[in-house]
Amino acid sequence: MIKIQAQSNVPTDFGMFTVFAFSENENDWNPHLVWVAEKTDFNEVVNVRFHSECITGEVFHSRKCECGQQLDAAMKFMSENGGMIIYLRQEGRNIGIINKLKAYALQEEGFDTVEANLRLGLPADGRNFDVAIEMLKILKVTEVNLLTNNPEKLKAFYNSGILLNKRIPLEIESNPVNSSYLTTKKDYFGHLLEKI
Ligand SMILES: Nc1nc2c(ncn2[C@@H]2O[C@H](COP(=O)(O)OP(=O)(O)OP(=O)(O)O)[C@@H](O)[C@H]2O)c(=O)[nH]1
Ligand SMILES: [Zn+2]
Repeated sequence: MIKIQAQSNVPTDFGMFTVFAFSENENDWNPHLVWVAEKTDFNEVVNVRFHSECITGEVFHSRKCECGQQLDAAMKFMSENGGMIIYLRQEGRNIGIINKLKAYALQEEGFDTVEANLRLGLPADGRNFDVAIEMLKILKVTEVNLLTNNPEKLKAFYNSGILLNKRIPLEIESNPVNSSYLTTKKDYFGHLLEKI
């Protein structure tokens, strides 16, 4: 059973957040994190972002994806409007950084983001969002607006016991490097992208 192992306030460039670390045991070095903005009112509909880890995009500013820009935009949105980011340790759509780099190497040979995973014998997307729903329940969130373009994240709320009020798009302008990656997300995964 997942539970809160620690919590603390952290001042950021986007204002003060309270951070909760969730895992089954306290020796887990990669717990899921929840970043709750100062303004958040748990009695209202809560703005929520489920964000899957991407060390290349978020820390090292890779241009292959838009994860870093989405995370920054989500932090800004939460600090202005209240809400929380559920930061899930699902690097590489849950195949891990080693496999993601192997997939990137295949992408250099011309395979797209889906084909590369499949060639490695891995699922195109190995995530599910049940753990994020569990974390919302532990935090006693009952109704959310979800910041995402991914219809699979919306599906996680069906029969979950948590109400989904609406989706809030989180679309970033493409760049020449990531435009084919975004096109694959739209065409293969059905992401709700308007700008490409
Ligand atoms: N396997 C693999 N994972 C990738 C690749 N590019 C980004 N990722 C991972 O994809 C995850 C983000 O998922 P996305 O499909 O980009 O977007 P999403 O989070 O499902 O959707 P949004 O909520 O709209 O952002 C992160 O864990 C990234 O590390 C890739 O080419 N291959
Ligand atoms: Zn990324």
